[in-house]
Amino acid sequence: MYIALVGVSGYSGQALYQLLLNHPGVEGIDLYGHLRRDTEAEQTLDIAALNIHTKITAFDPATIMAKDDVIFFATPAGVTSQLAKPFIAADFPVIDLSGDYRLKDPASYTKWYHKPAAPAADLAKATYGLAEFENPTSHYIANPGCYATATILGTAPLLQSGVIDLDSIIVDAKSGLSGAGKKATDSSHFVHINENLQMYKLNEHQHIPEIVQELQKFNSDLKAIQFSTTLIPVDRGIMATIYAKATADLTTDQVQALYETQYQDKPFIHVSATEMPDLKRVVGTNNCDIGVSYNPATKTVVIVSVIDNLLKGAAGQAVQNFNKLFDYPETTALPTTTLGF
Ligand SMILES: NC(=O)C1=CN([C@@H]2O[C@H](COP(=O)(O)OP(=O)(O)OC[C@H]3O[C@@H](n4cnc5c(N)ncnc54)[C@H](OP(=O)(O)O)[C@@H]3O)[C@@H](O)[C@H]2O)C=CC1
Ligand SMILES: CC(=O)N[C@@H](CCC(=O)OP(=O)(O)O)C(=O)O
Repeated sequence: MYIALVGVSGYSGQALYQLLLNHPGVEGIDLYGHLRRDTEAEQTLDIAALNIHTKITAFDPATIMAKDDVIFFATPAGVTSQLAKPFIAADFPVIDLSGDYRLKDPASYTKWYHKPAAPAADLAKATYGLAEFENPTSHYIANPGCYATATILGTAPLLQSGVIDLDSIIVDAKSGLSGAGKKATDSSHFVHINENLQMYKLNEHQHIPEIVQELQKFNSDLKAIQFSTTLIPVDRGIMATIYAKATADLTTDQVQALYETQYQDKPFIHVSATEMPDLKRVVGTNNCDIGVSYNPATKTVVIVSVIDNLLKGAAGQAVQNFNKLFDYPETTALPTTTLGF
């Protein structure tokens, strides 16, 4: 298959390019982007550390639809919906890493992303691509957000089994800096990030409505969650620590059994009750490792869900969705082992 990729000069675009280069079903990858000089027809992208020295050509939907079989957008929210329109109109396969088509309600998108939303009719054509739970039902895959992936995978079994008080869910999520993309800001300055922790977007994070929308598929009575995000001084990795009150007495073994049953056929999900996962177990992989525990003294279930934000949280899950959309084995070209330290 021939792939079009927009956004290869960004963090998740680079991760995606590397995965696709090793995919046995991929015959060629055409890179498209916005060129910095209008007078040039193409630019060369040189990323020495990744041994990427290749051409980026100007984004042109007609060329892409004639030459390629599917397009991946690793472009910012607000940009993607502008670029994607002709592909949606033509029902051309799209895998979109941005948040532009995840929320079904345009008013909710505008409220949380502070940008104009895509038309509701286009939003309705997108399949939310949390690969462990959804099979593609359309040609437009809205790849989930990184925090949303860790949180939904960590919470869904509790909602499905009805063992927790729906009003009691608290998620304390932490992310490495690559989650914010490559653009430097005052808050991403080394002096600010190094040896520091910084909570941000408290009660205003754009993944809150995405998480609630998707968790309502497991229990439609869920109204809200308490969700907070903290920047931590690591390159990549997300840890979501989830707390919820049990409605009746439980044991850690019972909670573990819920998760093991839910994820028994899911190759990227690993459940443990004896050891809480840390970031280094998943960085460099498409895995989501989940630690489960129950505290009878406070009747609180504690779940720890960790992913690599650039892989399971972005490019890896995008390839997982590509595999599902085009009937390759789900694990094709996706790493499952860490560097091991
Ligand atoms: N980083 C992460 O962990 C995750 C990111 N995402 C989402 O994936 C998308 C990409 O994120 P990330 O890689 O972090 O972002 P980066 O900021 O690192 O990269 C953005 C990319 O988009 C390109 N771009 C920007 N504007 C345009 C445009 N108008 N036309 C064409 N290309 C454009 C940039 O090109 P140029 O270099 O030329 O400016 C760059 O290649 C975002 O929507 C993000 O929310 C989702 C989950 C996790
Ligand atoms: C560390 C950091 O800043 N992370 C970003 C996640 C970006 C992202 O994944 O954005 P969408 O999923 O909404 O496209 C943030 O919290 O906004």
